[in-house]
Amino acid sequence: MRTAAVSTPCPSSALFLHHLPPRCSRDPSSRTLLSISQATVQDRHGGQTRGCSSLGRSRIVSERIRKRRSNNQIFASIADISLEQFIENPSLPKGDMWSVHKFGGTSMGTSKRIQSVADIVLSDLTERKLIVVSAMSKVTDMMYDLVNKASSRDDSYISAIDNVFEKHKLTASELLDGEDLARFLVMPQNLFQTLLLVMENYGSFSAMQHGRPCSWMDTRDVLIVNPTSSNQVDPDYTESEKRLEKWILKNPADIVIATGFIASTLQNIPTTLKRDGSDFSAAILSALLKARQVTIWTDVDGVFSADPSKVSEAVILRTLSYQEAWEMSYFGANVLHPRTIIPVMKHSIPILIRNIFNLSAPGTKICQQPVNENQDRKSLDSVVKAFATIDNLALVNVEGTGMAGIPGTASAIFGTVKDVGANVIMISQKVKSKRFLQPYTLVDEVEVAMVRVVMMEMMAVVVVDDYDVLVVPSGGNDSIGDRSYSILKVVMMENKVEVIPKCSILATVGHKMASTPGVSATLFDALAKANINVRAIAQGCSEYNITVVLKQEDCVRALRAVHSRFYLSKTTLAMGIIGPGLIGGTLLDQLRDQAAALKEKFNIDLRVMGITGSRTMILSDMGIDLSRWREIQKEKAEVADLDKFAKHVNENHFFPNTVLVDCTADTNVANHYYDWLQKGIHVITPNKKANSGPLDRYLKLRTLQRLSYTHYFYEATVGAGLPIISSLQGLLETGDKILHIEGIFSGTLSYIFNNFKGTRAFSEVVFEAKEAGYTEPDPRDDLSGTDVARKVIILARESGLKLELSDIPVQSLVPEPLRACSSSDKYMQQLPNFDKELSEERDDAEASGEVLRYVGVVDVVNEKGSVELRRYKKEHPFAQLSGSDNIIAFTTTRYKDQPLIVRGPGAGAEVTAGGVFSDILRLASYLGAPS
Ligand SMILES: NC(=O)C1=CN([C@@H]2O[C@H](COP(=O)(O)OP(=O)(O)OC[C@H]3O[C@@H](n4cnc5c(N)ncnc54)[C@H](O)[C@@H]3O)[C@@H](O)[C@H]2O)C=CC1
Ligand SMILES: N[C@@H](CC=O)C(=O)O
Ligand code: NA
Repeated sequence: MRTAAVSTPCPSSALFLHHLPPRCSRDPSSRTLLSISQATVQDRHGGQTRGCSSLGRSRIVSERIRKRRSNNQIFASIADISLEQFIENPSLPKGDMWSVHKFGGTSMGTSKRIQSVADIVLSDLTERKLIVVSAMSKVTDMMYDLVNKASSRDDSYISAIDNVFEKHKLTASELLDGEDLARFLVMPQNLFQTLLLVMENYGSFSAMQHGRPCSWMDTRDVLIVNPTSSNQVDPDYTESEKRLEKWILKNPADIVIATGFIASTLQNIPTTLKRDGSDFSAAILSALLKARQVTIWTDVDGVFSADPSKVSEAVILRTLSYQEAWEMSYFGANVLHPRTIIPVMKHSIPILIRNIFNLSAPGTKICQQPVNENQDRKSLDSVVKAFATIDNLALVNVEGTGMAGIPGTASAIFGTVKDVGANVIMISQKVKSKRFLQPYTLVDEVEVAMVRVVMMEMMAVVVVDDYDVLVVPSGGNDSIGDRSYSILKVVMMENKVEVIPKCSILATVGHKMASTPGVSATLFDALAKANINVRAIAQGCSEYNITVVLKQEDCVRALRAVHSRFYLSKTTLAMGIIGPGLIGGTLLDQLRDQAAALKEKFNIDLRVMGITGSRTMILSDMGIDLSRWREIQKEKAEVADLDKFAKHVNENHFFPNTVLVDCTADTNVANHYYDWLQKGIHVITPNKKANSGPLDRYLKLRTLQRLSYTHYFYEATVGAGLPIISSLQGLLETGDKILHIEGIFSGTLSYIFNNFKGTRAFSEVVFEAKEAGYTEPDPRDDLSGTDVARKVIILARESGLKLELSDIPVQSLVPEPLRACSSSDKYMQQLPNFDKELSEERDDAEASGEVLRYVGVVDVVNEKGSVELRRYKKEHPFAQLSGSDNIIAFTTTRYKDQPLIVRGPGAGAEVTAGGVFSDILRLASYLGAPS
């Protein structure tokens, strides 16, 4: 593999030319021409540096190049066909159509990559190709650096030139050998002679190139541009077309290698197309040739639906319309420079973005009418294509009565913004009433920050009191620059100015958005559900985008929320599990077993980002491997810290929605719910402590839950997985009135009395219930009736009663002497000593054909509740239970004669964890998952 690379050291500060001449394959008979050429002419000091006009020199060089090239001219079979004929004559073989390919610096980074480019170019010779190439990667920066050095008379530019030369020499030695390399290496370190030699090489390599004619195009000969006021250039298409046609007539070839980035003015003064100009070169040349297609070869598989460094699930888009690509670029996505799209769009030439390192990827096609790649998906995700963000913005809000009806307000605002050199990215104006006008102006904060330097504390908080302006400096320094004051005054007049720094824009792009109902509703719903506050909104005039302004700290989360909602139709949920005991552990195992099916069937992506017990915790950035969570807990646990845990799960991940699942019985954990909900973290729990705790705290929590978009679900607090809470809520929400709730609410006590028969001892059955996992962490909570009382309170409050736990009279089954027991173990040990009392009561009931049942009652009509041991006839439904069954009877205005009864196992690991899991899925569906 051989390629020559030539750098052209320049004694003048102003002229730089960088050339990579042809690559020759190992087989000298099948040499390929690939040149990389880039020239920049910059002369900040009137063109005169060290005694020679750089512009003059370049013109001389150009002349010499032309002469040399025409000597070596190789004419192809199509020599006599003009450009117009190529384009217009349909009888010409398809192979006479041009396709344009642009290879960037990364593709030219090493000799190996240059070889790959050659292979790609030669892999398909069915059509004519114009290959636009950039400088080798980093060379443009090296060039800029040495130009800057030279123009500031810093002699180190000479060694900088050497570096450029060395870089190319090294590449050449890897690609060339024999005579070619020798010729390259002896090239004198003189720009002009070097260039001539390079040109000679081009000619000779062209001749040998696969039997296909190949020419090298110095685009300064054909691309003519006019400078614009904004330090950009506008292509002169008429003149360029004339010159290109002439050029092609003189240089007929199937493959043309063209320099990216450079052009000339109408006066033949070399210039550049500015940064990223090689893409622009390819676009202009495609338009001039009316090419079939232009391919931009790069190092990614195509255009992503969102920045993949922020959204791990971003996908490559198969197609984009020109408008979509333009909007994406405008809003900061690294797609193409917007100006690249304009020339090709005019002629409907598709742009293909492809990965030179992954030829199997089809890439992204940017074209007029994108084929509908989502035909099988009827949802909004095909309407919304992609998302882009811009950070470091300041939202300047100007508001006041003085603006209405007074001409020139907007002009004063924009004039001021222009004066400070800030770039306006978005504006929005709202007429509040006839007398109020409220334009928002979003400016680039980086630029404003620069202004701040000039204007001192301009960016501090601005407080307005009637007509007076008070600037409160942000940095503690209260000096106000005169200029800042006067500029502010211009804007202020009678208006109020507020600067909100650290903002970001999130743009949602899609060309069918304007014609599809529900897009903005879905967008804002996704943002609301991720608890994101929107500061300002604008819809692009093109209707291809909806733009929202948010706090910068919310931006990534917002991006993930909308991306997952629209594009992937996937509901992603970051979870933190607190208390991996019996229920928490079982839940983790159920999640492990069900996660894949949820993802596949329902598009729900659940990730456990942390698990914390009371002493240790484990955290993960992308989700804990649930097949090994117990081992990981042993190996990698750190000291538990609930605040750190909540922060990690909520902030340090790629998911927009967070839920904390409290599987403890701890009051302290429950006391955090309010704070979590306020932060937008959803809470799910089987822990009864919050809902049965102090009434004022409970009411505050439920009010917050109702007012916010955050959810708080607690189905498993009563009857474990049985639908008790949801049934009650359903009755109430549909207008039914609850009169009475009565039931066996304790799985433990149900089990005990279902099995406390014949001669069995009470303590023995209690032990079994504990072993079966029905009891509370401390079984005394069950036997004291407290657990049932909590459930009664939860249902009473749900029914609208304002009761405290202490309002419920409770009959305890804990023998008086054991109530002060220091631990549950001691209690269990001593329990057999007190079996006698309950055995007698049971025997007495049995003798009357009755059974003992521990029952809770909510008397809604009389606003009270009770918990007690009652006797029921053996035929009564409460006497028919088995295992840990709960039974709950709702008597309501609709279910008056026959109560609504829910019955089934009301305790135990699987059913309780299942109830918690089902709340998690309910949350996912509230967040947008398909139901
Ligand atoms: N077991 C059952 O059948 C049912 C249980 N529940 C409720 O489920 C919750 C859990 O019960 P179980 O799993 O049976 O209890 P458990 O005792 O097996 O598990 C509780 C876990 O929470 C941990 N923990 C305690 N305080 C903590 C803290 N501050 N931070 C982090 N972790 C802490 C403990 O170390 C333990 O691992 C309780 O609130 C219970 O009332 C609800 C319905 C049925
Ligand atoms: N210990 C409780 C568990 C459910 O809340 C019970 O026995 O019902
Ligand atoms: Na339940």
